[in-house]
Amino acid sequence: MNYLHTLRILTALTGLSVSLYTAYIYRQKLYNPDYKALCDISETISCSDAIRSRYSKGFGLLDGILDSDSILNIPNFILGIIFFILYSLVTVTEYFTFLLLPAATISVCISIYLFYILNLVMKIHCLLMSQGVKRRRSTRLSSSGYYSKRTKPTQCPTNILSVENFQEMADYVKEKISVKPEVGIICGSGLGTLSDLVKDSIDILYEEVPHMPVSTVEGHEGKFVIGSLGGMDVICMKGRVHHYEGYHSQQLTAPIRLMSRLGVKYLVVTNAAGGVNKSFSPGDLMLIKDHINFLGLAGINPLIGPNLSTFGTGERFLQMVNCYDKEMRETALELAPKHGVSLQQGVYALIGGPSFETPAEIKFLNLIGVDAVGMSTAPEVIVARHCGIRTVAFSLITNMSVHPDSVHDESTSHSAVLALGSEVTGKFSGFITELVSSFKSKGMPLQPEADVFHDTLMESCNNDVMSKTVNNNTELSSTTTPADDNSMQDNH
Ligand SMILES: O=P(O)(O)O[C@@H]1C[C@H](O)[C@@H](CO)O1
Ligand code: HPA
Repeated sequence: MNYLHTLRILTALTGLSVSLYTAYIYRQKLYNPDYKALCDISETISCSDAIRSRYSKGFGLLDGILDSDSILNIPNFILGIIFFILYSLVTVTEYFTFLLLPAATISVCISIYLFYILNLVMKIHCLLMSQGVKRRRSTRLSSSGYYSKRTKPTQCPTNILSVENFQEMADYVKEKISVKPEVGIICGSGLGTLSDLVKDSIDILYEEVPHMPVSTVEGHEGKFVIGSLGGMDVICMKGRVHHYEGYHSQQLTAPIRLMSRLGVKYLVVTNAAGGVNKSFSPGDLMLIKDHINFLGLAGINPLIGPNLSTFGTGERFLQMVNCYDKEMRETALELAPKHGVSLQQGVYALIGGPSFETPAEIKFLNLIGVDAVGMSTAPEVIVARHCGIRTVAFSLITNMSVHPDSVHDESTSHSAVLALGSEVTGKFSGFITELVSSFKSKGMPLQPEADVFHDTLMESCNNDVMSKTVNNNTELSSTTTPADDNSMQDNH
C-alpha cells in the first residue's frame, strides 16, 4: 500500500466519521433542542446551532425550488455518508479509479462553496462545515427594521412546539388511519355529538398522540374521530382545549397544524357562545363573519415566536381579512334554510375566560359590535389561516350573556351550556353533512391577500423558521374587503 493510497483511505474515513457525527447531532437536536455538541465551542464557532439551516440540505442549492421537507432535498450528511462510502470502496477495491479525480475535485469545490457561505455570507464558523450554518439575526437588517446591525441578540427565541413535533403528531396519526382527511371539524362545548355523524370512524385519544394537549373541561371528551362524512374524509375533534385551562396558545392550536400535516384543506369550527346581540335567542346558530380576539390584542397569539414557514402560507405577518372564508359562508347561508336551520350571522369575541363576562364587559362588547362571546376559536382560525386551511365557523348561542341590569342569570353556566348544546346539536346534522360535502367542489385553499407582507426577519435565526419568499400573489378573485362584502353586512 503506497503513501497516497493510505492518505486516501484516511481521508475517506475522516469524512465518513464527520458525516456520521453530524447525523448523530442532527438526531440529538431533533429530540432535544438544548443538546450541545462537542463542536459547539462559542457563539461564532458552532455546528449544532447551524445544523438545520437551509444550507444543511442539498447545500442550500434547492432552497426555493423544493420544499424543505421534500425527500429530494437530501441532508448534506447523507450525501456525505454516501460520497465517502463510495470513495472508500473505490480506493480499497481499486475499481473505477478514474472516478477518484473528479470526485476529489467536486468535494474540493463543495468545500470552497461552504467555506464561502460560512465565513463570508453568514460570518459564522462551523467545525462540521458540511452541515452549513445558522444565519445570525445581527448580520442582516430586515426590511421591517426590527434589529439594527449593532443589536446582537445572543439567543434565538424558540417555539413551544417545533416543526418536528408537529410531524411526530402527524406521523403517529397517519399510522393509525387508512384515510387521508381533507376536512377538519372541531366540536365545541356540548357539540360533541356532531362527531357521531362521522362514518366508518376510528378514534384516537388525544393523550395517545405525542405533544397533543389533553382536554380538561367537562363536555370535551378529548379524542379525534376520523372517518367519512358527506363523501369526504374527515378528522373531527370531539373536544378542544382552551387557553384558560393553562395551555399555551401554540399548544391549543397544535391540532390545526397536525391537520395541516395530514393534508386537511377545509375546517369547520364550532363553539358554544353567549349571545350579546339582543335579537338572538338560546339555540340560535350564528355563522361567524369575523372575530375580535381580545387575547390576540393583548399579545397572546399562537403565531408569536419564530415563524413556522413550512406550514401553508407561512407568512410572518398574516392578513386576517376573509379568514372566515367568504365562499364557504355563502354556501352555509344557501344550505341552512334547506335544513330548517335559521342561521344568524355575526362577530365573535374571544375572551380569556374561564370567568364569564361582567355586566360592564357585556355592555362594552355590545357597544363595539360583538354579537356572541366565547372562549375559543380565534386562535384556531388564526393558525388555520397561517396553514392555508379554508375555514368556516359557527357559534351555538347557548345562553344570552347576562343583561347589564340583571344580577344573576342561571343560563350562563357551563352545565346549562352543555345541556343546551346536547339538546339542539341533532338539528344541525343534515346541514353540517351537506356543508362538508360541498367542499368537494371547492377549489384549492386560497392564499391570504399579500400586498403588505413584510420580509421575515426571523429567518436569520433558525432553519425551522426560515421564511418563504414574500408572496405577492394577486390572484385572489374571491377575497374581499369588509367594505365590498355587501352580501353579508352586519345584521345588528
Ligand atoms: O369550546 P367552546 O368555545 O365551545 O366552549 C365554551 C367556552 C367555554 O369553554 C365553555 C363555557 O361554558 O363553553
Ligand atoms: N360567555 C363566554 N363563553 C361562553 C358563554 C358566555 O356567555 N356561553 C358559552 N360560552
